[in-house]
Amino acid sequence: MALSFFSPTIAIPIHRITCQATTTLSPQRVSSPLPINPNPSSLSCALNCTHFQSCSGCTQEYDLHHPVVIDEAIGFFNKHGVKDFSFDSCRLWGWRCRAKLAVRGSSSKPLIGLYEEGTHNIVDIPDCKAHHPNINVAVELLKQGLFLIPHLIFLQISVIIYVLYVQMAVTTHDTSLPVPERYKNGKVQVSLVWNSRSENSANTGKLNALANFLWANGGPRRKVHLVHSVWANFQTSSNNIIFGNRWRHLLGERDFWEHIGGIDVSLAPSSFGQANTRAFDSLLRKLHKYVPQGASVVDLYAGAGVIGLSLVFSRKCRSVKCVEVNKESKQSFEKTVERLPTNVDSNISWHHADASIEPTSWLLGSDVVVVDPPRKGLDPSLVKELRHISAIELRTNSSKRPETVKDEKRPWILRAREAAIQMESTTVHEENQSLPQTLIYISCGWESFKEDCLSLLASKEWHLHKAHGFNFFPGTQSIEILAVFKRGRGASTKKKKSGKKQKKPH
Ligand SMILES: C[S@@+](CC[C@H](N)C(=O)[O-])C[C@H]1O[C@@H](n2cnc3c(N)ncnc32)[C@H](O)[C@@H]1O
Repeated sequence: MALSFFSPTIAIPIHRITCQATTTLSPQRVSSPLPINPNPSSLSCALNCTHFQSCSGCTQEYDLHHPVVIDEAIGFFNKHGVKDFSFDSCRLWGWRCRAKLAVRGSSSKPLIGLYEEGTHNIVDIPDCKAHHPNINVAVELLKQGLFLIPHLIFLQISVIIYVLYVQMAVTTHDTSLPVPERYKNGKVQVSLVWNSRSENSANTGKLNALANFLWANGGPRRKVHLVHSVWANFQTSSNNIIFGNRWRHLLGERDFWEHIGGIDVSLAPSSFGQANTRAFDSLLRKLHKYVPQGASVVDLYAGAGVIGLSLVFSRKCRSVKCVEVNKESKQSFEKTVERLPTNVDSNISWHHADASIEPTSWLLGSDVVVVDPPRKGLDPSLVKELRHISAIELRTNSSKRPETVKDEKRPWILRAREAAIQMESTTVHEENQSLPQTLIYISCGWESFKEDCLSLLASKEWHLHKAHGFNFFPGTQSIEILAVFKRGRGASTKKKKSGKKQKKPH
């Protein structure tokens, strides 16, 4: 690879999306997965990536618009009463707006990419087709910086290594540009994971030199402004956890804004952010339709509260409660709230808490519960409560206002209250002690979703009302599911039951 010293080429490739479509699939239209001899239509939706097979990121080379798992999903939902499952194939290339990459190799030959499956070898992926094109340009720029400032990465095991990982996140929300220009001109927030305790460590000079290089060659003074900001994360642990607890903003804009689900959203580098910004926006717009106007919503596994706050705006929710275990997301939530339109009149709160501990305390008082758990699925204690929701409802209705509200002593509830952010509505609403009638499940883990879904259906407390798939990760085995459950057994189960009853007199 050619490395120039002071004037890196920052060309921004423009990708034409030729295979973007929203399709409604029926079981009759199931097509065969992964063709051995791909036909022309498969080729038009092919990955065409030079890193395929050596890189562990993508596993499907053809038919990116049709992930293999979709066929199974259609059959699954059809069997459980959803005949109109839809699948949005979304953007097929250049979709990844957030990437965490390992940095290894040597200063003269840096490698920035993913681990080879089952090893600690890094595969360099300069031409990744999944990345937003500007992530690849920023990776190239970083390599030039590493080349210029020696000993930042290791040559041999014995040499100290400073840069461990890099997170590249793209914001595509630049209001100074016309809307069609914004995506391809996305700017990159670069977070360097630095192998030292803090910014006071001895090697800070090198960190600053690298940050200054990125800013001087990718910042606002360049013809193409590529770098949004540079951050440092300090991580000295040698386990596989990428980020340490300490973050420092070094250069550029501190706040990172994106426009998702109809609102401006702030996302700090330490907070969870969806990798596929555009697909997430499509999912949210679909999700909004399943929430009644003025509803009370609890958003569990909420991150920075993007789902809940977008509902505050689009569905004029009476109240939205967000519950999240990562305290780093709190600040982003607060900033997003500050930018909500001034006419929003809702009780809004964010709680630093573990949704698996006493989940009923979060469900109480909401019409709709939204869950968006990590890949491993819902916590067993939450599934258990959802499976017994009628019994809990009976108990709640028969008892008066619980004493615990007055005299709370449970330490985890007190901690969650202390760390909470609360914005009160100007309208006084009667206290609501109801439990949700609608459960909206967003899943990035198909296997865990099936398990949770079957468990909920088996309880007869919930039935599947609608389901949609989104191509959040083209080229992989994963899809994102938006499933809407309603309380009770549902029309299809009831029909079968009434059919049996009619036969009884014979
Ligand atoms: C898939 S992310 C979804 C975040 C958010 N809904 C969004 O779309 O930006 C899952 C989130 O759940 C959080 N989480 C994981 N386990 C949790 C738990 N037991 N209680 C609360 N939050 C949890 C993670 O920190 C992460 O932010």
